[in-house]
Amino acid sequence: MSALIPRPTTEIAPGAVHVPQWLTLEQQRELVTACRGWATGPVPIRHTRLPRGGVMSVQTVCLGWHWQPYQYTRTAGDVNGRRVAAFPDWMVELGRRALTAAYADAPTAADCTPDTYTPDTALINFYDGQARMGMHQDKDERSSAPVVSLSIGDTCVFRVGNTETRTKPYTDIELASGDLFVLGGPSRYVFHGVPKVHEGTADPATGLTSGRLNITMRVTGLPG
Ligand SMILES: O=C(O)CCC(=O)C(=O)O
Ligand SMILES: [Fe+2]
Repeated sequence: MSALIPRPTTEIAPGAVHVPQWLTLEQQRELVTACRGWATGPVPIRHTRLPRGGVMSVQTVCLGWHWQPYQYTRTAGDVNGRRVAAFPDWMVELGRRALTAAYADAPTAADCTPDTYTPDTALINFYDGQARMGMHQDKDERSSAPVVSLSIGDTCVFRVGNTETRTKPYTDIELASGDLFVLGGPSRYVFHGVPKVHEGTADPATGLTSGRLNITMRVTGLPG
């Protein structure tokens, strides 16, 4: 996806907003560096185990709270038992700026205003060229505050569906490096997924020479 052709902010569905090229290259580089650090520990990045015995094709490391289907805990009982890294204050600020950007031109009831949005967990997903994410709802949180998603590296196909079924109707868009996507308001619980990563489309200047990094910030709604 050429960075020379600007893509406009688009509300894909009420509360589901795509802000292309929201992160600067410098911010993407800083996030890649931070994520590399978190990937090594205290809880190393791994393929999340699924209840039926399989593993997810993406690799995930969490901040603030550790996610596994279908719960958030402070410690990673399915990895090494250690407490996950703290959710940094600067990421709360980034989340607030993201909501301001996403909802500025498309005000939608999003169950929260940008200046009070306080995400307390992030799932950092790494996709190699073969990784995918099936259609799912983000519903392990006890809060309906928006989910803020940042993408770095390879471009992917992001499928935004409906709240009723994991099948059609859905809209496929491309998420490229630096793009922001927010799922909030009436779209907070839509099924969504990543059916394809376009391998080799990343700009190595982000520091990520292959694959795709996605960071989703969420409000767990769990007590401190
Ligand atoms: O990789 C993405 O863009 C989406 C990730 C996602 O849906 C999730 O982590 O729940
Ligand atoms: Fe999700």
